[in-house]
This record gives sequence, C-alpha cells and structure tokens, in this order.
Amino acid sequence: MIPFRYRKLGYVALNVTDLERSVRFYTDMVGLDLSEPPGAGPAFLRCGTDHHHVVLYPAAEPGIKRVAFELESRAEMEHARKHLASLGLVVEDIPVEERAALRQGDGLRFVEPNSGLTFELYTRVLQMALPFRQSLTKIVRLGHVVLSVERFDEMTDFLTTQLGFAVSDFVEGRFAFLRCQPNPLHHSFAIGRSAAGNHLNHVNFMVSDMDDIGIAMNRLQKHEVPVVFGPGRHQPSGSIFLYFLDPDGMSLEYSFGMEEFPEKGAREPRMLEAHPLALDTWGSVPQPAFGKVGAIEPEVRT
Ligand SMILES: CC(C)c1ccc(C(=O)O)c(O)c1O
Ligand SMILES: [Fe+2]
Repeated sequence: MIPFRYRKLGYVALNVTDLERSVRFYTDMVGLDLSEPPGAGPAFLRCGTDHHHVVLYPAAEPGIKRVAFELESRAEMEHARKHLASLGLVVEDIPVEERAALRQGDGLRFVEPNSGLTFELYTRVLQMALPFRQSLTKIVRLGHVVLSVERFDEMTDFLTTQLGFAVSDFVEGRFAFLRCQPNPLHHSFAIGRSAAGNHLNHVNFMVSDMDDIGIAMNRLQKHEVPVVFGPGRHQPSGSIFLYFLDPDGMSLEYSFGMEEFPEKGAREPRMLEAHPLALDTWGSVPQPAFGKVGAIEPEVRT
C-alpha cells in the first residue's frame, strides 16, 4: 500500500556558479527551452509543456537545491501532508510568492533525513501554450536524478517504507534504482553508495530517438564538452546512455529507452552483480569526473 500517489518526477533545482553561462549551456548544448526571458531570479527551462523541468539558481557552489515530484491530485497532496507529519518530519508549504514564481499549485517541502536533500511535492504546474521545440535533441522528459549518499541502506529503506518508492533493481551494495509509484518508469530517482559525503551524482534527460545519443556525442566533442561515460547500455533499465559535464562539472546524462513496470504484478527487484558490465554492457568505463560534483544544499529555515 503506497501512502500517496506520484504522477512523475517534476523538476530539479540546481545551483550554478555562473547563471548566464549555464543558461547558454542548458539551451544551446543540452537542448532545453527557456520558459521565460531570464530576469533577476532563477532561470526556468523545460523539455515538455510543463513550465519547468530544470530551474537554475545562481549560487557560490554548484549543486542540487531540491528535487520535486508531481502528485496525481490534490487529494493525494492531502494524504502526503498527513503522512509526512505522522512521520515527525517538518513539512513546510511552499511560500505563496515562490509558488507564483514557479507557476505551481499547492505544494510542500521537507528534508529527507538521510541525505539532507529537500524534497518538494506539488500538484499542478502551468502548461505552456507552445510545445517544447526539440530544436537540438528530442528530449521527451526529465528522466531521473541520482544522488551519492553515505547512508545508502537507511535511505533506501526510508524511500521505500515511508515515501512510496519501489526498488526496481539493485547493483549489489552500490546502487538502488527507484520508481515513484505508480509511475511505470524503471527509475525516476536512484541512489549510489558514497564513502565521501553526500552529493549529486547526475541528472538524466530521456530522448526519443537513439540517433540523439550519437548526434549528441559529436556535438559535445565538437564543442569540447567533456564526455565522461559512454556511449553504452545500462543493464538495469536497458537504456542506451551518454554522460557529459555541465560548465560547473556536474554530470548530465542522455538516455534512450527504459523498462516500464505495471502498477500491479510488477516483477521483483533484481540484485545485479557489482561488475562494470552491469553499468555498461558495451564495456566503457566512467572517467574519474563522472558523478562527482554537486553539493546538496542544506535547507535554510526562515
Ligand atoms: C552508472 C549509473 C549510476 C547508472 C546505472 C544504470 C542506469 C540505468 O539502468 O538506467 C542509469 O541510469 C545510471 O545512471
Ligand atoms: Fe542515470
């Protein structure tokens, strides 16, 4: 029984050290559209009709500010509110002015106790009149966010027993790939075991065409953007992937294809051997810079 029903991974808020440079990169190199002309506040970027899938904030240090999931309905939001309070978590409503800037409906935030990452849950976001242009890459969605965490077992347990996530697969002792139920995607969130603090591992964008992976490889190389892993195929979700670095050194991934799970009668999670071939069945290995940069912003209470 899940405590509340997710619709999908909604957006990720990232801290970047040079907002203009990052906006250029996320539009001209990654292929996102700006949702509104850049102003004094954060930059809103999208890869679909939602007002934003990535929000970039100027900051002294690169990293992840929060991850946001959309719930199925306002009724689910009420279930979530009650459930999170019953866990003893401090749950805060998104301030009205911020909701207005985010063009979102009802929403709340809390800090996941093992990683320190702020999770946001919301119900509605402005739907843009013009479709996402897919001018550079046929991105179909913000795919997933991955953290590296020291309290790997505890966080896996918290996400699955308290927050309504299900493990789709483990790579033994190393990674847990989690779906936000009843969303069918193999994972919208994942965690890796870290021995060196908690941090962002990567942000993924799913593409609808395998050619996008090859075309991106050539585009990134031409512009001297570091490609840090792949192209290859992940064993857990079966996707074809490519990782590269944003201007702050944070890892981004394009991937094509992903196993989907039915709401009822889903297969059990597999325990995959922690072998390099589990991460890439084609045999490439990650560069040292893969998945290293990205502080988790501690929540500031006002
Ligand atoms: C190497 C990383 C953590 C990884 C491994 C597997 C998948 C997948 O099965 O889709 C990923 O998306 C990853 O980012
Ligand atoms: Fe990934």
